[in-house]
Amino acid sequence: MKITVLGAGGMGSRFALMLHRAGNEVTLVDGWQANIDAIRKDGLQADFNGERVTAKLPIYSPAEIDRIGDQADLIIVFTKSNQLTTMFDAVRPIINAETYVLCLLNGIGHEDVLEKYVAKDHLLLGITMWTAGMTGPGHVTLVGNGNVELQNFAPAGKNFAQQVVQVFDDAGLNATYSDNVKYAIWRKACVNGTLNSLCALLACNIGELGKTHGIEGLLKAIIAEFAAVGAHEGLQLDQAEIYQHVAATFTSDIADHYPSMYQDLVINHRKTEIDFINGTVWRKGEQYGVPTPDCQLLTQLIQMKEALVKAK
Ligand SMILES: NC(=O)C1=CN([C@@H]2O[C@H](COP(=O)(O)OP(=O)(O)OC[C@H]3O[C@@H](n4cnc5c(N)ncnc54)[C@H](OP(=O)(O)O)[C@@H]3O)[C@@H](O)[C@H]2O)C=CC1
Ligand SMILES: CC(C)(CO)C(=O)C(=O)O
Repeated sequence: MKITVLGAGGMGSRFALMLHRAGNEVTLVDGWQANIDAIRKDGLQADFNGERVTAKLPIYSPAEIDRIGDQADLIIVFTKSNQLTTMFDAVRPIINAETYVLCLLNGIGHEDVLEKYVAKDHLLLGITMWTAGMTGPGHVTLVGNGNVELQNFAPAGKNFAQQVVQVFDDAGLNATYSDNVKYAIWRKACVNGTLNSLCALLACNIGELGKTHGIEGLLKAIIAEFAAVGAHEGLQLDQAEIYQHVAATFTSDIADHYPSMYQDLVINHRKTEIDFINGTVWRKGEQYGVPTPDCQLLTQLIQMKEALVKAK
């Protein structure tokens, strides 16, 4: 399949590399000049489960978009949530009536932005539990296992969504077709609304968070807020199952992972995705008259820390 990946950060690089190794034709688009320069010079370099891997992939900045030749069958978006609009404004020329767009970003509500650029029946949504971290321009560390769940946003996209599942599966990405991607997105948001915000604030990895005193009660309280707000949007989140899903990460092969929000806030002093996770639940809770004190506090603490580190 001909695939363009928007955002050659940790996750974009993981998917690009695995899809390239499986024989797909992959092109990257990224806005970080040092990253572009490094990938053009030495290829995309990965520490891939302990093995040093290099992939020579074409990469363009959003300003160079008219240099990309044939249109892709599939565009996978892996920018940060707050970069979506800027990226899609820039890449409009490579989206035509045939192009499908798949969004696997963490966070709730990205379809509201994407619908402005892509027809509903060419939009695919999903989640991933794969992990990644950038160790420098053009260099990523990829360890552990993960999965992908995805679904077409409108019924007409189903055949293509199933083809993408097959292509991802062939690349070892462990993909499944979801019958209810909205549920999957909220379930994943519960993972990020607990692990990402807490690990970023406590400056620890997932395994270390799991060993902290009182963590079980706190996770359950946060998940209960997601469930109470989700209920106003027609979702019946299974809180016990979601708690087990989150707690299972504490002793899984992603236990050593520092969540992406930690990477943003603590390492890179970049703005986090809090507004799209706990912040969205707080905002929607106010709208529906549902109290969300934990999500509010976590959002405010992350925002305060962003200001203290002058996050950009
Ligand atoms: N990392 C993870 O383990 C996981 C992440 N996700 C989700 O995937 C999406 C993408 O996240 P992720 O791959 O972690 O994002 P990254 O921070 O690794 O990369 C995203 C973009 O940020 C910019 N960037 C990254 N690092 C720097 C830097 N040091 N200096 C300047 N610019 C930089 C680049 O674009 P630009 O220059 O245009 O800003 C890059 O394309 C997010 O929604 C995230 O929540 C989901 C599952 C796991
Ligand atoms: C891997 C995981 C689930 C950790 O919270 C994630 O989504 C992230 O790092 O953003």
